[in-house]
Amino acid sequence: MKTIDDLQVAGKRVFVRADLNVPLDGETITDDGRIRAAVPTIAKLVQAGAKVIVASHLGRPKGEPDPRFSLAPVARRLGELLGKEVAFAADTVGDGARQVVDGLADGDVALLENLRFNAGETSKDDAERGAFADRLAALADLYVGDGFGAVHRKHASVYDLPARLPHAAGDLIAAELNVLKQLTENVKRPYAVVLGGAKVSDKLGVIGHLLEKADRILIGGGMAYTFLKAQGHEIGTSLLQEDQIPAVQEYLARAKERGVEFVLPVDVLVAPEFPDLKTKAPANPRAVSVAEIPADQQGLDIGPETRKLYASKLTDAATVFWNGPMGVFEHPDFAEGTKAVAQALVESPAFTVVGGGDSAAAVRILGFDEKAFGHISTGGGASLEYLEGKTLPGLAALED
Ligand SMILES: Nc1ncnc2c1ncn2[C@@H]1O[C@H](COP(=O)(O)OP(=O)(O)O)[C@@H](O)[C@H]1O
Ligand SMILES: O=C(OP(=O)(O)O)[C@H](O)COP(=O)(O)O
Repeated sequence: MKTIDDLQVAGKRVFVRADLNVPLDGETITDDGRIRAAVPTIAKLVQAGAKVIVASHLGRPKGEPDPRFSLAPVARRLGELLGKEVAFAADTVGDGARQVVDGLADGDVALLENLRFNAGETSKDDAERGAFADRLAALADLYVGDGFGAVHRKHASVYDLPARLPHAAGDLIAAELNVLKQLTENVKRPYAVVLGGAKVSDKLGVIGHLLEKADRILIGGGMAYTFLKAQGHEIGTSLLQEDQIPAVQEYLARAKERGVEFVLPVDVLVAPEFPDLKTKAPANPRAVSVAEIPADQQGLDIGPETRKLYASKLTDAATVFWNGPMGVFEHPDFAEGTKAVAQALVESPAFTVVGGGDSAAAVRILGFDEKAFGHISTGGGASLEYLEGKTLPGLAALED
């Protein structure tokens, strides 16, 4: 894989595919970690006299413009962090983008609007994705892939565009791979993996692989309820991936056979409704045993007994990989589970890696010092699929 140093970038239009998918509360960025992580590569290109065109997705809009997912607030924050103006293009490949790119002088930076405002970005149809990649390619001379959090996506800007332009990996991707490699070679045992979050269908699949690698798997967050249901518990209105129940039962059986310790919640915090993350109005949660989840309530965090159990399972591990918050940490009533896991990692002598946009944001928002962890990765799904040994489209596309 080439790096930026292998490219002649001075005077060239360089397209940087970053992952600036940050959590927003309206137009307020609640955690700018992914923007900060993108800065070194962009600053290096500025320094080298490139015309830098940054592009990213944000959230999951439906292939058309949606102001709730605009990258405009991100352009402002990126400008502050770089200490220079970032021209914001109000579209991705249209007149707005072309005008902004044409106006760039050497060392200038532009940010395009959300790539996912175009259906071609995420299309499963190769021709549709390719046509969008052709339009992106027309904007630039060179391509730098640096959006580690999105390298597991076979999307136009991640996979098809680098095939159309001379390309290299940015510094963030290089740094992420450097650390994650340590979890694929000679991992120190006991090796514990903690999985939670809400992207359940995306992430359940990696458990099959983790059963071959990890000594202990702890499940929390929205992921836990499909397991509890598979064990015969009623889960009320909690997040459920019904079609995955047979797969989950197979994982539980295989874990037993292989002697992998599978740890599931023994109690959870429930409430009648998903909490209001804007007003943060009290949600009046109740701690119940997993055998007693009421039919009209949903599980939104692990309970106090589970917090203690999970902490005890993490403190004597030698390596821990964690992706996915234990609860809806954005609301203070459901943040304690995520806090307890973060605290256990901070206190553990283990080599600890936290991965994922929301997991990394949670650690910082809840007030933990980033330096207390071995590594905080910008990618959740991406790091999980990397650890799984899968070929990641966005990395394969950067190979020579
Ligand atoms: N029990 C739950 N029910 C619904 N959502 C949950 C639950 N637990 C955690 N979440 C949500 O999961 C989201 C993060 O999930 P995900 O995107 O998979 O993590 P990451 O970005 O770290 O990879 C958070 O916004 C959090 O509110
Ligand atoms: O937030 C992301 O992934 P993550 O939640 O697994 O860390 C990436 O920006 C990818 O976003 P996507 O899962 O909508 O493709």
